[in-house]
Amino acid sequence: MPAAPSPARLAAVDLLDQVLEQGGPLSETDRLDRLDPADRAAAQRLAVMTLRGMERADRLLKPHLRKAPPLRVMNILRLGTAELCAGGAAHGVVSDCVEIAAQGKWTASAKGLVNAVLRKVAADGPAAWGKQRFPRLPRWLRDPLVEAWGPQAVANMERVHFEGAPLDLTPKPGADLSALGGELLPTGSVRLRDAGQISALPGYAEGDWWVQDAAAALPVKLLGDVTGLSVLDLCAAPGGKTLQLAAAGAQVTALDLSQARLERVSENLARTRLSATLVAGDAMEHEGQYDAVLLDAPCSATGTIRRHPDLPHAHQGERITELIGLQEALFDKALSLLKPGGKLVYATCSLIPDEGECQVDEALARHPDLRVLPLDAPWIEDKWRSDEGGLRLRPDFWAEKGGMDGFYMALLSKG
Ligand SMILES: C[S@@+](CC[C@H](N)C(=O)[O-])C[C@H]1O[C@@H](n2cnc3c(N)ncnc32)[C@H](O)[C@@H]1O
Repeated sequence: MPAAPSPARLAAVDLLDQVLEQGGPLSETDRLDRLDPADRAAAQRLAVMTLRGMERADRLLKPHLRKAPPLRVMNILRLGTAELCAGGAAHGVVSDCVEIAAQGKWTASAKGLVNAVLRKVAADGPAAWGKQRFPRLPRWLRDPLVEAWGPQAVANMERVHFEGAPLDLTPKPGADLSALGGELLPTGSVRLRDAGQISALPGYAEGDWWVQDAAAALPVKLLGDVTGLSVLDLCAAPGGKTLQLAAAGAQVTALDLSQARLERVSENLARTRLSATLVAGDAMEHEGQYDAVLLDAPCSATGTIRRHPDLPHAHQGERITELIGLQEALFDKALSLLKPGGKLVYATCSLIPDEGECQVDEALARHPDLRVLPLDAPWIEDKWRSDEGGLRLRPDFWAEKGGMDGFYMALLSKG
C-alpha cells in the first residue's frame, strides 16, 4: 500500500487551491489548524515558495503538458516542480505528489500524468530553473506600477519579491538585542536572516521586540517625540505601530474595526508589557480630539508582496477603487479628530500612488488649511522623498540589505 503523503505537502496543495481557485489569501485559512506546528510551518513555506516561483514552474511544465490539466492537478505539479528545483529529493517529492493526486476523487486519474511529468522535471528542471527570468507580477498590477515607477524599477521589485523578505524586529527602547546576532539597520530595526521559529528567539517571551518590517516602523517615527501626547491609532491591528507609540511614552488609543484582529493587539501589548486603550469599532464613528492621529489605512497591501506572494494571485485588484474611497473618507475623519495644531500621519503599505501620493494631493485640495510638514531625520534617504513632501518606500530600495516593504507616508497638520 502506498505511504500517505506528507501532511505538509498535502496542506500546501490545498493552500494553493485556496489562493488560485477561491481567491482567498494565505493569511485567512483554517486549513492548517489541524496540523502540528512543524507541519504548519512547512506547509506555509512550501505554498509561499511555489507561489513565488509559479511563473517559472509553469514555464518548465508547459513542454510536458499537451493541454492544461485541472487546477488542482496543476497545483500539485507546480508544488512538485518548485520543490524539485529548490533541491528537493526527487523520490520523496514525486511519490508524494503522485499520492496526493491519487487521493483526490477528481485527480486520481491524473496520477500517471503527475508521475511522468515530475520525473521529467526532476531530470531537466533544476538546471533550467535559474535560467528563467524573475517571475513577473500579473498584468492588473504590473501595468499601473510600470506607469508609476518605470519598467526597470518594476523589474527590480520583481527580483526582490522572488527573493523573499528577511525578518525585521523593532526593539523596545532600552532592550538589548545583541543575543539575536542581527544587523542593526540605519532606521533602528534589527534584521535577521533565516530566523526560524519566532517565538523561540531570545527576548520574545520577555517582550523585548516585536516583528515589524523596517519600512512599517517609519510612520510612527515621523511624529517625533510623542511622550505624554494623546495619540489615536485609527486602524491599529495587529498593532506594530500601537506598540511603537506606547513604548515611546504616548497615551495611545488603538482602534480597529475587527475585534478578532484587536485581540492580537491585546496579546502583543501583554507580551511587551505595554499599555493602550483598545476600541473595537468603525473609525468613521469615533469621536474625540487628539494631539496626533496615525492613519495606517486599509489598502491593497501591494507593498508586502515579498512576504505575501499570494496577494497578486488571490485577486485582480477588484477592491482597489473601493479602498481608495475608504482611504479618502478616513483621511477626512482623521483630520476631524485632531486638536488644533495636531499632527496626522497618513500611511499605506501600497505601491500604488492612488493610495499614497494622490491621497495627500487630493486632501490638500479639499482642505485649504492643510499642509504637509517637512521631514528631517538622519535615516531619510533623498530618493525616498516624493513631490508633495511625503516618503515613498519601495521593495527595491535597500536591495543590498535585503529590501524593505513598499510604503507611503506623510506628516500633515491643519491650520
Ligand atoms: C493596514 S492594517 C493596519 C496595520 C496596523 N496599523 C499595524 O501597524 O499593525 C489596516 C487595518 O484597518 C482596519 N480597518 C479597516 N476598515 C476600518 C474602519 N472603517 N475602521 C477602523 N479600522 C478599519 C482593518 O481591520 C485592519 O486591521
